[in-house]
Amino acid sequence: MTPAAKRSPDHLTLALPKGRILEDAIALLSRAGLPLSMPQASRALRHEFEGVTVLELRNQDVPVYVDLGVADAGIVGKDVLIESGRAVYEPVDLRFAACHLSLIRENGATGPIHRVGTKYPHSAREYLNREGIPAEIVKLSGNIELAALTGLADAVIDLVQTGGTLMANNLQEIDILYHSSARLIVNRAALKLRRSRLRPLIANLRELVEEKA
Ligand SMILES: Nc1ncnc2c1ncn2[C@@H]1O[C@H](COP(=O)(O)OP(=O)(O)OP(=O)(O)O)[C@@H](O)[C@H]1O
Ligand SMILES: O=P(O)(O)OC[C@H]1O[C@H](OP(=O)(O)OP(=O)(O)O)[C@H](O)[C@@H]1O
Repeated sequence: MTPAAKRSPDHLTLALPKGRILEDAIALLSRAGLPLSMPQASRALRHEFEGVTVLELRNQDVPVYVDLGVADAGIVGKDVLIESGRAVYEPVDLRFAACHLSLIRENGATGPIHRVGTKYPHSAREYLNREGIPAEIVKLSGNIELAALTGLADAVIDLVQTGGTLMANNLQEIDILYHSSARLIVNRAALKLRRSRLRPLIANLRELVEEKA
């Protein structure tokens, strides 16, 4: 039996990432009718609400929990979803956490790109192959732009939103790989099993994001 099948069809388990997405995700899901509130600062990782359990995860783990059916649905950035390669159902673009994944170099850098630093090795590989750039990829975990500033890499592939980080560090955006925003993702088996909970949630979220557009 899959993990999803063991739980009551009336109960929803949601995978949400801690970090910048959590607060907006909880607010939007509440407006869509779920009885959620922001988890209190504590070491608890699983939060129980009426008919809903929230699992608080790292971004990269949200598609894994949803794809494997431990969570019925989740919210995650499109960037993380693409990078995960997980073929989960993605019914709603929630439109917040908008940013783009870009190729970035120091201002004025023109030499060949031999090495690229990034938190997104799969997206980077796909892009570099497509562009015919035979560069080595170095997987990093944070403050990616430092790799270009220190000479660890000739370029980095990282997220840009306001451009403030680029400005503050004398960097320029060379190319955009893709645009990203937060998405609702749903486990395909759960969509059937928990239709009565998930269908209204999807419809309400669609309505809310359309309202704002
Ligand atoms: N500057 C930004 N502006 C808007 N959205 C962003 C920005 N940076 C990241 N995002 C989006 O928000 C998501 C979560 O970002 P967050 O900064 O919380 O992750 P993180 O702390 O880097 O991830 P982790 O530590 O789990 O690897 C990203 O996957 C992306 O979709
Ligand atoms: O264009 P901006 O508005 O400056 O936003 C872009 C920055 O935001 C993200 O970093 P974050 O603050 O999440 O830190 P991280 O590098 O540790 O992920 C991203 O990695 C960029 O560095």
